[in-house]
Amino acid sequence: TDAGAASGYGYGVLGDYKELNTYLSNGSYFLYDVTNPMNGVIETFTAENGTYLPGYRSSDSNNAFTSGNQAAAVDAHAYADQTYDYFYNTFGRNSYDGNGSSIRSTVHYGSNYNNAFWNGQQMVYGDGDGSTFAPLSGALDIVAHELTHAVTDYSAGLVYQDQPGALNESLSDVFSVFVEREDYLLGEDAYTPRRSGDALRSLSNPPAYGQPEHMDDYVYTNADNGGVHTNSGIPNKAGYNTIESIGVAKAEKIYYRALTVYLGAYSNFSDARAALLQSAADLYGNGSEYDAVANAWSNVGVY
Ligand SMILES: CCCCC[C@H](S)C(=O)N[C@@H](Cc1ccccc1)C(=O)N[C@@H](C)C(=O)O
Ligand SMILES: [Ca+2]
Ligand SMILES: [Zn+2]
Repeated sequence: TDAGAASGYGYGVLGDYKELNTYLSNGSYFLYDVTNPMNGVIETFTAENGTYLPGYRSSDSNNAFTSGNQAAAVDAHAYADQTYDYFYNTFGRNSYDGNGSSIRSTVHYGSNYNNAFWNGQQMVYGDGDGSTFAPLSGALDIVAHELTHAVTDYSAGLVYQDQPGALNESLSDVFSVFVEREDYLLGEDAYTPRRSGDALRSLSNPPAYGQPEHMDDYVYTNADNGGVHTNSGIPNKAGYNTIESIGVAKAEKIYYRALTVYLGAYSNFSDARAALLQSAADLYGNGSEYDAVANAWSNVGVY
C-alpha cells in the first residue's frame, strides 16, 4: 500500500452515505482531496472541541469514515468540494481566490458552539448544542455561506459592518441558495434538529424569522456589527425577487459579476442595486432582466 489519492466513504450528520476523496499516507487515510484542478487541496481537520486551529487532520484507519464523531468532518469535506465545484463549473473561478488556494475546514470547534465562520484563512464549524443546531457542517447552505465569505473577501471585500456588512451576509445567503439549489430556507438541515420545517432564515419570507424585508424596517443597532444578520433580510428579499423573476441561471451570473466587478468594501444597499443593474445590462442588455432587478430592489425600498 503506497501513498496517494484514495476513494473512501462515510456517513454525514444526517446519516447519509457519501463518497469521499481521501489520501493514503503511512497507513492512514486522510480527508485530503487532491483531485481538483487547484494548486492546493481540500482538507478537513477537527479541533476536538478545543479552539486551536486548524487542529488535527481528520483520518481513518480503513478509509471508512462511519463513526458518529466523523460525521461532521464527512459533510464539511464533501460540501466544501461541492461548493468548490459550483464556483469552478459555473464561473470558472478556481477556489475562493481564483488562484486555486487550499480550502481548509475545521469541525468540532468549541463546546456546543451554535455557529460557523470563515476566519480569514479557513472555515470553522461548531457542533451546535443539539437543540438550536446540529453540527453546522451538516447543512450544504451553511458550508456555501461560509465559503462565499471567502470569495467576497477576495473580491468586493465588503466590510463586516452596517449596510456593507448586511450585504456581505446577504451575498453569502444568496449564493448558498444558488449552490444548494433546493429552497429559499437557510440552515434548515442543521437548525433545530428536534423540530422539522423551520430554518434560521428565509430568503422568500425574511419576517418569518424576525428579519426586515423593507428599508422602512431597517434595524439601527450596535449589536451584531450593526445588525448584519438582521438587515440582510432586505437584500435577501431582493435576491428572492430577482430569482423568482428571471430564474436562478441568469440571477447567479448577474450576482457573480456584481460581486467580482462592481462591488467594493463600503458598498451599501443602493450601491448593490446599481452594481446588479449594471451587471444585468452588461450580460443581457436593458431588457427584462434589467427591469426585474430594478423591480426587485424597488420592492424592498432600495433605489
Ligand atoms: C464569529 C461569529 C460570527 C460569524 C458569523 C458567520 S459568518 C455567520 O454568519 N454564520 C452563519 C451560519 C449559518 C449560515 C446559514 C444558515 C444558518 C447558519 C450565521 O447565520 N450565524 C448566525 C447564527 C449568527 O451569527 O447570528
Ligand atoms: Ca436551504
Ligand atoms: Zn456569515
